[in-house]
Amino acid sequence: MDIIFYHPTFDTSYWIKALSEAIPGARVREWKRGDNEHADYALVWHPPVEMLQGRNLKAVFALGAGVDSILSKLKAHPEMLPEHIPLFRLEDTGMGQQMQEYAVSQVLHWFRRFDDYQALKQQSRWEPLADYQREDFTIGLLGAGVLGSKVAEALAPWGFPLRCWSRTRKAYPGVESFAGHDELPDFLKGTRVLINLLPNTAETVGIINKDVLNQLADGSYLMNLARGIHLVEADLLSVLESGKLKGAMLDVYSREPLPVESPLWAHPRVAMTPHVAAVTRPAEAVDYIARTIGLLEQGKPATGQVDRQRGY
Ligand SMILES: NC(=O)C1=CN([C@@H]2O[C@H](COP(=O)(O)OP(=O)(O)OC[C@H]3O[C@@H](n4cnc5c(N)ncnc54)[C@H](O)[C@@H]3O)[C@@H](O)[C@H]2O)C=CC1
Ligand SMILES: O=C(O)C(=O)CO
Repeated sequence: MDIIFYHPTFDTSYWIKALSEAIPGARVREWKRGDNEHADYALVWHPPVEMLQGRNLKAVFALGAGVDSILSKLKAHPEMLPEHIPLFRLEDTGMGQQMQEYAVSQVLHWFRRFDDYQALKQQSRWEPLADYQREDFTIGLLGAGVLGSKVAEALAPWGFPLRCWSRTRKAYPGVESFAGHDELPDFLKGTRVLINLLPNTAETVGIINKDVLNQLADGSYLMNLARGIHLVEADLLSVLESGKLKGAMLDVYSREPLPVESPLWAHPRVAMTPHVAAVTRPAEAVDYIARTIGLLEQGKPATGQVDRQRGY
């Protein structure tokens, strides 16, 4: 079995060694321009068109959870990957735990008013504040798939009311489920912390806008862990200014790296990380890919296949 690998920044030699060890009989090679030799599987991130085009592959694996960039490339170059060749993405593979760490630590930071105490410290003010109550701290997850459900699972023991919004209804224990466009207003009403874990699709672009943010509880918070394109950054700034929104924690941006002139950098109530909420963990990813290739080789069903029409 021949496997080609392309990632613009990963340590390719690590991946080639780990994949060769994990998949018995596999010949794994780094794909380089001009390589038109036979391949059964391709493992990719931001692949050049010529890497995939015209190959009779059994499957392609995206080396991340979000497939928006490869799907938009496929839209522009449909010849790159015919519809009958399945595209898989990474499901969790260690990203769930990273999202849990990120979300739980930030929710607790806001709940214990560390943002307010930090602001008071800047003014050398000793001022105990009223506690927030759990029942007033409803957490709403936009997107309740692999990562959203892991975040809900990690927040559950902390006793906050939990709800999620997704395309189809979910039955996660202790999580109130809202589904579809019609139920979005009810989901937003009373949500104090909005955590975004939606995929980037035609339906979700710009979904976190003024209209949505203004439907949240007063003094609410936003955590954007999915994609920058979900959030209208100018709307975020105006809703922060109005006082409706108390703070935001952003991991992803409309442009990455975020340009130095962005007003987000200097905003005192916007905290930021540089798209690191959850990164691909090589060992877990290799394990998942090896297992999935094993299933495909046996003609068995495997999870993680992207629905190209749905867009995620
Ligand atoms: N910031 C970071 O470091 C990372 C960000 N991500 C982002 O997180 C996203 C989510 O990942 P997973 O949980 O693995 O995806 P998933 O496909 O398992 O879950 C997606 C969820 O969104 C819901 N959804 C999709 N379209 C919808 C719509 N139009 N209306 C309502 N709900 C809708 C689905 O029903 C599902 O619950 C990825 O697509 C990626 O963009 C992923 C990994 C790291
Ligand atoms: O896997 C993804 O989609 C990511 O955003 C990784 O950072």
